[in-house]
Amino acid sequence: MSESLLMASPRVLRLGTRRSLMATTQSQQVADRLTALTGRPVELVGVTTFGDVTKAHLAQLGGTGVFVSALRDKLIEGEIDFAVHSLKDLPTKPDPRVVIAAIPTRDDPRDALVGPVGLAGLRPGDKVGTGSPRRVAQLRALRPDLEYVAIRGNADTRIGKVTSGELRAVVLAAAGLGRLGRAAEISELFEVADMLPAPGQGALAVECRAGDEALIDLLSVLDDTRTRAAVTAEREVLAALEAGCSAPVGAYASDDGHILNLTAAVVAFDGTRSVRKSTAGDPSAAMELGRELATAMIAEGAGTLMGERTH
Ligand SMILES: NCc1[nH]cc(CCC(=O)O)c1CC(=O)O
Repeated sequence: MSESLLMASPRVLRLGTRRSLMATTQSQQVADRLTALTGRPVELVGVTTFGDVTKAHLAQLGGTGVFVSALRDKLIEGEIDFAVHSLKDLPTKPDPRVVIAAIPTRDDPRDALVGPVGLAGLRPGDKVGTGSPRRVAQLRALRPDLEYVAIRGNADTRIGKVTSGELRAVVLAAAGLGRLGRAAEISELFEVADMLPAPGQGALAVECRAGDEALIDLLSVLDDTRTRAAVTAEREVLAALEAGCSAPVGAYASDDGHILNLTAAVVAFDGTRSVRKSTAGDPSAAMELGRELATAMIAEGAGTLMGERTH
């Protein structure tokens, strides 16, 4: 091989991203970290997804997978080399064409209230915006006297409804607010004991083509073993419950390097009843822990609570 080939600078990796501020921010963070750790240059490639252009409510679209499929299509077409997704937006059903090469260390998994006061400071009848049945159900359990309003749109749009006075407060993921530089507007962080986050909330998934071994190997430097174990358990609960992203299912796991603790809940839409269970075990058995917990929840009526299920 000639000297010039050996010396040639490595090809710039193309990181496909949705065009939203949150997506480009988290993609840029991953790009910068990969370059810092490996020396490989990375360029962001903006991709418009159906979920970004449609005005329909997400729950009517059959899930947040709409954000994911356009990026996967670009991967398969070879237009991009890898993509960064919010893990909680990834369908639990694996896509054999791609692999999750890395799950970086998770940001704050908690849900957050944005408004003038914390939850206890809100007045009966105050309007609180959230698009998530999981959040509404758990909020109703904490404050049945508030009015919950379905909203969608990016964080800017949602927070704008508080600023304009249309809503008194909105509930969003703390991680997203942090990535947008808006953490200062949080008036309350919900402890996971009071409000179980969505499975995978606060974590990212770095995805590339299955079989792209050199890139899978390169991206693995971004992986955090404990985060991967925790979110694997959380997502397995969701998968085993056969629930989608719009189901009122919360799950949170933490792995201290020795023990994985997992709690999950299915909450009735009106917040009055729930099936909530916890388990703990070896982090290497994350998937089994999640599956067993889901089975135990189904035995206690989780399927009925979710609606039509009769397992
Ligand atoms: N479904 C939209 C979405 N996907 C990921 C996040 C936040 C960041 C994260 O959870 O990683 C959000 C916004 C929100 O729930 O407030």
